[in-house]
Amino acid sequence: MSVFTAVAPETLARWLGRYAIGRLVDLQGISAGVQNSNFFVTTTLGRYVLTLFEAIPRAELPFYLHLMAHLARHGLPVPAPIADRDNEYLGTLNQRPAALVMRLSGHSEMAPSERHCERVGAMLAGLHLAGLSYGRKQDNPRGAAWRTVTAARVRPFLAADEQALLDAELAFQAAANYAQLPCGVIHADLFRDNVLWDGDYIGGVIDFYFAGQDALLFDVAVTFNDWCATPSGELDPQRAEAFLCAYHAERPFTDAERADWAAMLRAAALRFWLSRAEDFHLPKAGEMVHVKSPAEYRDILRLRIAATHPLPL
Ligand SMILES: Nc1ncnc2c1ncn2[C@@H]1O[C@H](COP(=O)(O)OP(=O)(O)O)[C@@H](O)[C@H]1O
Ligand SMILES: N[C@@H](CCOP(=O)(O)O)C(=O)O
Repeated sequence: MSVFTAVAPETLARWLGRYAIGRLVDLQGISAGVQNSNFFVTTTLGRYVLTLFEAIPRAELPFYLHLMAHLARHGLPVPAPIADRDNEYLGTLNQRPAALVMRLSGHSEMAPSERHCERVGAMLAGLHLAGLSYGRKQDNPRGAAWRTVTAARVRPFLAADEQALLDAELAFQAAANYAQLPCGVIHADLFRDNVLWDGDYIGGVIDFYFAGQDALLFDVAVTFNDWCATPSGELDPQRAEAFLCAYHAERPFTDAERADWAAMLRAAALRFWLSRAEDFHLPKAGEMVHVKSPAEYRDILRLRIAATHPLPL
């Protein structure tokens, strides 16, 4: 359940007076997502999504909202944020930072085909190319520093074999040198539930609240580990090839990226093992969070250590 902070229709109806999007018709809490409180808002003029930010510091929010506006301006199916009558994207509702964005059409596809993976690969490359001209900079909030801190927090809750896996992987990642990789703005969480399909087309790419500056290859690895895996975490060779070739056709991989691919798949798997383990073992007080399985990403890490699928030449 992702409504941590309730919003009464009368309160929202008054708050919407700050905008030029008509009067409130309907308000529905959204029972998906793990971070923020989200609502579908229908007004006399359109359909929107209201987000109350529960944990992200206010000062970091303009980066995400302006990024969404930038990508939408570049023709990508990203929800454009709505400016209020003072021309601001970010407001305050019920003591929380709050923003409205356009509601996009479509539904998540949780059993993707080769064709879906091909489109997602091309879309991710499009996001990376459009992001190169985005002027604001903010680090990936789940980068190397976060990994070290989070690993120390969750380690005591792990079984002995998991601790050994974690220690070995942290040492492996600490020794890796990713300095030669092309960097830019990455989505960093482009999982199946963050892409909305409108028939065969991507109608929406949502949830930019883990975005930041990092190696583009990290984003490729995060997306690949989710979209190209079977339910047991192994790679599906057809979907893997379709995804990577479609990305490569838009933004060709460099030799440095080819050299670091296997290590980056492991870094991406480690990131989600850690965040899920933290949500599982150290849930934040008062939150009614839908916790995703840490074991799934622990196993994906083990599988990526054992085998991978090469980047196209
Ligand atoms: N702009 C949007 N258009 C349509 N649906 C959206 C939009 N933003 C969010 N949603 C819906 O809300 C759900 C939760 O959003 P998400 O951003 O994943 O939440 P959280 O930030 O809490 O992780 C999504 O799975 C999707 O169904
Ligand atoms: N995609 C992450 C969790 C982030 O949740 P989201 O609902 O904000 O996408 C995972 O699978 O662990």
